[in-house]
Amino acid sequence: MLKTDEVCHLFKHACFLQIGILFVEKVMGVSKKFFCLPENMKKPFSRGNFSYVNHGWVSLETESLNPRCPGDLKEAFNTTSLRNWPSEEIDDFQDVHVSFYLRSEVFLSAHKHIGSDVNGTTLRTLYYPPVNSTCVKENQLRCGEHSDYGSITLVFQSSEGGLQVLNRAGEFISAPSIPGTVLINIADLMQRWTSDVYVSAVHRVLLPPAGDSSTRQSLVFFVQPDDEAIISCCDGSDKYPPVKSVDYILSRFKDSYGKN
Ligand SMILES: O=C(O)CCC(=O)C(=O)O
Ligand SMILES: [Fe+2]
Repeated sequence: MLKTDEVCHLFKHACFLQIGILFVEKVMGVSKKFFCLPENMKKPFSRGNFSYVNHGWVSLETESLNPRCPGDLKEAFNTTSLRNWPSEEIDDFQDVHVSFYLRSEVFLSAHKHIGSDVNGTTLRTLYYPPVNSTCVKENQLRCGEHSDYGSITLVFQSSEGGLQVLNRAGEFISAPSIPGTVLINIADLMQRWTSDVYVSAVHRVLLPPAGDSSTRQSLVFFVQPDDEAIISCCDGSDKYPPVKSVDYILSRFKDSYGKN
């Protein structure tokens, strides 16, 4: 796990990421080819068909990031294990995803087991297809209001808008895509570990305006502590009871994927 002063250093010097915009576009391009395949070709790669629980394709409306709302109007492919791939369908799918994952070197050196089956760090590519506003359910969004589960999340977005973040005044504000930048969010285990010194970012992705048939893509890198790490408040307080990283993350998956 990173120490608090190392985290501060990362936030102050955000140049630590050696990921260029062209590389982000390349991963999104390859991903889009996968998402545009017919349903029956994607199904064998579904999340749940692999030995590692979070790896694989998530179909439309399967996950409710806000468990109180209908399923999100998005598709995703989670890369958690570096071993299971739809590589025969899409040339390069495996190579570009693995090399993107491995670029986030600072995290790789800070977490002993990233990239193995005992660390849930996940690269997620998301595709938001056009929305038919006449079919949208009550309270349904492209991505329901939530905070992420692990320590830090990096978000790369395509140019279409929709992502919003809740500020300290309790208002959602837009977090537009700014070319060449990455959005860094604090996630829930980091908030617990720092006893609320760092607060996790509540966020959501809105529906496009009615009649707007644009698609949207994002690439999200969720950094998770190693599965067996016990997350307890680093100031010695008991603000949050100690929790094993894997138990916490699995309980959150149960809520968000629980309807299926
Ligand atoms: O697509 C985005 O910009 C955000 C996706 C997200 O928040 C998530 O998958 O947890
Ligand atoms: Fe999120």
